[in-house]
Amino acid sequence: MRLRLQLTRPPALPEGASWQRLLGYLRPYRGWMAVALIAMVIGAGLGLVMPLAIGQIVNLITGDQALPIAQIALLLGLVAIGQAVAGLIQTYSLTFVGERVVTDLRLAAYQQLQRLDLAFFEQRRTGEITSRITNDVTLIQTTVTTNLATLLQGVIQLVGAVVLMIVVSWQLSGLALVLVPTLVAIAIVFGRWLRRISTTVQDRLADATSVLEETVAGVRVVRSFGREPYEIERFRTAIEATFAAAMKRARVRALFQPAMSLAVWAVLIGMLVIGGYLVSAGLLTPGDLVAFLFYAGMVAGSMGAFAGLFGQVQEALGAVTRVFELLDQQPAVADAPDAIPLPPVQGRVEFREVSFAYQRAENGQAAPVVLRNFSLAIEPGEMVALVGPSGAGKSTIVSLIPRFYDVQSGSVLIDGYDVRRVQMRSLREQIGIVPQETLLFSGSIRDNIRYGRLEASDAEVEAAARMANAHEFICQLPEGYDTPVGERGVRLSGGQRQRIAIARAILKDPRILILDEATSSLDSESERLVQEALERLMAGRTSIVIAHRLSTVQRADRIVVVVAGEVVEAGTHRQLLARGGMYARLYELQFQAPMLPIAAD
Ligand SMILES: Nc1ncnc2c1ncn2[C@@H]1O[C@H](COP(=O)(O)OP(=O)(O)OP(=O)(O)O)[C@@H](O)[C@H]1O
Repeated sequence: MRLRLQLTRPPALPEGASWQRLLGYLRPYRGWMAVALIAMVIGAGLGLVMPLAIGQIVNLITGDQALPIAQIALLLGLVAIGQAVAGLIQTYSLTFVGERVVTDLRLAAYQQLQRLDLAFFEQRRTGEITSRITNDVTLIQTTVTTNLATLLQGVIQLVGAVVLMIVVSWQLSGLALVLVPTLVAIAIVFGRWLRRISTTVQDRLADATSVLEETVAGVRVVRSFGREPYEIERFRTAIEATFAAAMKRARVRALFQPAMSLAVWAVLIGMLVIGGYLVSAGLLTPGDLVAFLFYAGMVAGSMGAFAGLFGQVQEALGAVTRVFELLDQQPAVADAPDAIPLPPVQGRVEFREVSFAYQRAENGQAAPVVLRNFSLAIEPGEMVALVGPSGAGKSTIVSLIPRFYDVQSGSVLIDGYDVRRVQMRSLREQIGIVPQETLLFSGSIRDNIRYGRLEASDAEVEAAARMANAHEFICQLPEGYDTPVGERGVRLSGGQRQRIAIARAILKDPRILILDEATSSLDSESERLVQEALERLMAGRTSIVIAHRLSTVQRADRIVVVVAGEVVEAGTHRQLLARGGMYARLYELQFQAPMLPIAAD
């Protein structure tokens, strides 16, 4: 939790800068803002007339000096209608501006996410990233609309009410202007205290939520270890802590409300007593006293609203900072200004003296080196199998080809072009990746295969599915190619998902293929279908396979044995066995029975 708080509340940007940038988002809608502001000023001004009119009615009843009733009624009616119309215009135009700003900010943040490099995502929790685009942006919306409106209306009301109070009765005003701010000050102190406790409640709830999220996402792990009671205990501890914090808040609240209402009554009684005296002395009409009390209420109301606003604006400031921090994040891997498009390649892949280490999340410093002076050249059309113990760096090696990360020294070359010198889009278009676990997006099977090439026709999608040995099982699904998959759709088996991934890659038709073989064995029929599909996919392309199966290494043109980020041996299956080195040992340990994974994960 502490770590997360640190990540979500980075050192604040200079406040002025954030607000100014936020105003930049309002600029396109300044016409609407002007309409809202005018409506707001009119509404608040009309609100100030109300107590005067009510005072006149009281005077009418008590027989004191008053306007004729018809005039009062007309005045009240006009004020009410005016307020209603102003309120309508204000609400509509402010909501429009608020929703527009939120939409623009969310889109900008999402576009930014698509620009950022993989390391950014690895260093943050999914919930934290989505929360910036959802919750934080909503907080900003409240500020630019509701809070801004409350503030402006409050200022108009406060100033207007104070002026009118003095006009109505300067003697009472003197008293009220001492008592009312005292009351508000007490409320502010209590409010701060409450807010601090509320933050604790939120933090405790966030702890409980993270237990919940983890165990929902990892439900299989929980079940397989039989850790349900353990997890329930973990959740109980967190949720009981939330309860304790909430009860503390309840106690403060329970104290706050009666205390405040006592204080309000005391002030009111005080003003009534003195006001009553002034009325009986003939210095004030009863209607003026009533109007005065209304104005005093308005002053207290707007001061109280400011106090509430302060907390909300603080909160929104945090949100603004977090959203702009996301928008300002520079991708560590980006196109060089003079990057050229990579022309269609033959498919020669070369690692030249590559050294690489992942960046650490906390401080941006480099973690231990994963690859040291790693050199390897793969010829066009060659199939290379990477083998080696777990953690040797195989996945890292292949992730440097599409430039998911940048090397610290040395270079990765495709047909002699350094990957850092070409446009990433043109590079990645020519590389196909079939991962161990394929993610299917929500949509139909057809959409999912078409992810490989968005403009492919239905016939091309189907042809790719046939080559990937997927056509048959797709036809057996309830709606064939239109069957929904992904989170809410049908569940596909591991082998079926792999074949969808292969179909995607076939459709993409890249020169260079990266395959991360699944470690879990499929049943032999499924295995045969996947192998056959892979062979069709690999034919004529440069393929780099993180190999876990004997059949793959036997078929490879070259096996490269990687240990601790270095090539220790390379050759064909026969050559390496004959050498009796590292590969022969690995083979003996893990490879004797066909279809066993070579590197345990
Ligand atoms: N995204 C990452 N961030 C930080 N360190 C990483 C990351 N991915 C891998 N590593 C570290 O880099 C080293 C090499 O990992 P890599 O995944 O490349 O090995 P591998 O040979 O593919 O292993 P396996 O066969 O188990 O998948 C490991 O020490 C691992 O902890």
